[in-house]
Amino acid sequence: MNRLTSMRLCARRISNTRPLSRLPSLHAPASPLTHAFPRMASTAFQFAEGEDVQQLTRHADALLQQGWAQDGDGMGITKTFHFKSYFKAVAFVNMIAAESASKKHHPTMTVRIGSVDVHWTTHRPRGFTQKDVTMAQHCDQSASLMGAVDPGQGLKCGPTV
Ligand SMILES: C[C@H](O)[C@H](O)[C@H]1CNC2=NC(N)=NC(=O)C2=N1
Repeated sequence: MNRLTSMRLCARRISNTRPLSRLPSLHAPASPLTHAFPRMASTAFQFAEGEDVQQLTRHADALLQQGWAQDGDGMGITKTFHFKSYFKAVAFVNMIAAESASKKHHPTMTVRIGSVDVHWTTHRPRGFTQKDVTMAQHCDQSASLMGAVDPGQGLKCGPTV
């Protein structure tokens, strides 16, 4: 086969190739899995019955901007606060405890040497409520009063390198 024939054959092969936009794989309907799980739970709050969803969504969005994160099942909200000392971490916990007692709404808290994990959810009615938002806002104010620091700046305890 001479060079010219070979080039013609090659050109014909290229022109016979379907354009990329017509390739079935690119136009196939989305996988059934995509439809089965259109949204993971983490993208939607599970508001408790009777809540003003529009107002609560606005407040929740503001909290997400402040470092709060939705919990795994969307029923609540969580944040870790960092402190330079264990004393400050415990003082922060006590400030939250006092407000919790007064408002009759209680968090789950995990205290470490220089940080506190806080989780808010409402047990009855079950779900995320304005009470959780109000208490989360109180946590932010208390943390600021206690001189909370950025995550990397908190006191840590562990093996030194
Ligand atoms: C009777 C009492 O006020 C209730 O059991 C309160 C106590 N603390 C609470 N705390 C939280 N996080 N959710 C509640 O639904 C709740 N209920």
